[in-house]
Amino acid sequence: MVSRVIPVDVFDLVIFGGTGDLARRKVLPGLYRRFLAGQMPEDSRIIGAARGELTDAEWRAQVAGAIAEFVPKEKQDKTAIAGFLERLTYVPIDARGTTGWERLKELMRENVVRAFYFSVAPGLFGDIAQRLSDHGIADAWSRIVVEKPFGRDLTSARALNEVLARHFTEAQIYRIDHYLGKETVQNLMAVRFANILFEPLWKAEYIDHVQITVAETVGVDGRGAYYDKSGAMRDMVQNHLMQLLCLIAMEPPWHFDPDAVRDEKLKVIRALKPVLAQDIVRGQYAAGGGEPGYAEHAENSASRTESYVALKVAISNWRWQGVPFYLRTGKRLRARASEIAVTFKQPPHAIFDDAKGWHENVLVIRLQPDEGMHLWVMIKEPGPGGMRLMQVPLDMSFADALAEVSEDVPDAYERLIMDVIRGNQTLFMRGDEVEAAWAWTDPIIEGWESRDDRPQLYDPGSSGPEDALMLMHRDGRRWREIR
Ligand SMILES: NC(=O)C1=CN([C@@H]2O[C@H](COP(=O)(O)OP(=O)(O)OC[C@H]3O[C@@H](n4cnc5c(N)ncnc54)[C@H](OP(=O)(O)O)[C@@H]3O)[C@@H](O)[C@H]2O)C=CC1
Ligand SMILES: O=C1O[C@H](COP(=O)(O)O)[C@@H](O)[C@H](O)[C@H]1O
Repeated sequence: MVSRVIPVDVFDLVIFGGTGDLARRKVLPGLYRRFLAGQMPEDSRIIGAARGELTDAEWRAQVAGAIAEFVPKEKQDKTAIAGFLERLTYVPIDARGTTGWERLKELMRENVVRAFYFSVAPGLFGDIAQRLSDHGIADAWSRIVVEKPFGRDLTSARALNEVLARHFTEAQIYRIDHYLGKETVQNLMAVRFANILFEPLWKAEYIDHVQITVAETVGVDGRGAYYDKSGAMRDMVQNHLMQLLCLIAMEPPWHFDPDAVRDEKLKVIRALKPVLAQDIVRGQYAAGGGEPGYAEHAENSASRTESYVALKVAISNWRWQGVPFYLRTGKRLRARASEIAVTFKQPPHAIFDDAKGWHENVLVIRLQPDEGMHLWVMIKEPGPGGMRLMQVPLDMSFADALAEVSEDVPDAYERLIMDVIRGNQTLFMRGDEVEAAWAWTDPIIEGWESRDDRPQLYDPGSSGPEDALMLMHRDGRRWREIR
């Protein structure tokens, strides 16, 4: 077994919203797992900050509860948990008031990395940035981590970028998109840019179309208030699906370096054509299987917010001329399955008579749940049956490689937080990228609003609305099964 943990510098990480849902479910359990893996240097500290008047002991007890709930049992090591909890300090603080800021300042140490994680409602991002600056807490060593949603349209995203830029340089701002922290997403870049095999075929001449699917089985239970003002387009497409699209479509960056990668992603976003109304399908899950429908979850019976969206997207550049990218995402679907499927064109001339047995080559990049890559190729059906064709997958799943590594693969949040500490922005969105993504998304949403568009109802546990099937059928193509 090999340990591949890369050491990081000593750090102070302040989590604004340290008692909130995201901190409890993802950030703190993730940090514990990094501690367990030996990646948190001695003397590093985690400081929780929220309005609640808690003592250190009370916050530690809450964090212990979060670890018990959200870390797999086999990773719950009593000694390690005790050691981790000792690193935690809590400061009652009001992002909009004066409470707590002087105490936070006193706690800050010189010459260690300072990271401030804004795990609070987006309306507080500007207040926190302002107060960090006013109290002289943020110095050149400091970084801020900004959660999603980064605005709800171009205007608000611009305003937020401006507020943050008053106090921090772009090199200090880490805008999280947790999809970029997923293992397979990074593997996608390795497969594309560390092999000669794919690049010559990676263009309109050889690729028929690309499908990007992020299907969820969960509904919006408990998050209805946020989600109803957002919908799948803002919640998933503008950020996560857009990032996946960029990584598939971008030109090779000159180096695996934050700005080189982000420059190439930005070019893709700017090259996206406006989407026509007939190329978009919106859906909303109905009640079914004893579960309430979207409208009940959102506590808004008249809601027109989409919990599903499918669209056909085109990129206006040489490489992708005429290649459709079909994107879909939705809640309460048949299975939790996220994947990118790149379907190649037919060979120019068929020499085998078995036309029925023939299928296109497809590269499937599977993000979750069973991450890996499969390249579907044609072979001869084994046996004496003559020259019959069959499709088989070349399996590039990572299970074997992972078994060689002694510790678990960090989840997206763990990896991204450690990247913040290392000062590596490659997997974070730059301000201009986010704005360009909104500039493309805004007209789509404005179109729905101006037409008072109603999403089509779909059955929970299904593959989404009927019209989404038509989106591909009319082009003579089919969605891959969600499984
Ligand atoms: N939860 C999730 O799964 C995800 C969340 N996000 C984003 O993460 C952020 C946090 O979300 P989530 O954890 O769900 O939110 P919660 O409402 O669960 O938590 C909010 C946190 O902020 C604190 N807080 C609220 N007001 C103030 C204030 N004035 N000053 C200081 N602290 C304050 C709260 O504590 P107190 O009330 O005691 O002050 C609490 O700790 C949001 O931007 C959200 O969009 C992104 C992706 C997923
Ligand atoms: O950002 C979000 O992502 C989750 C899906 O993330 P995953 O890692 O579980 O695929 C989604 O449920 C949520 O609505 C959205 O805000």
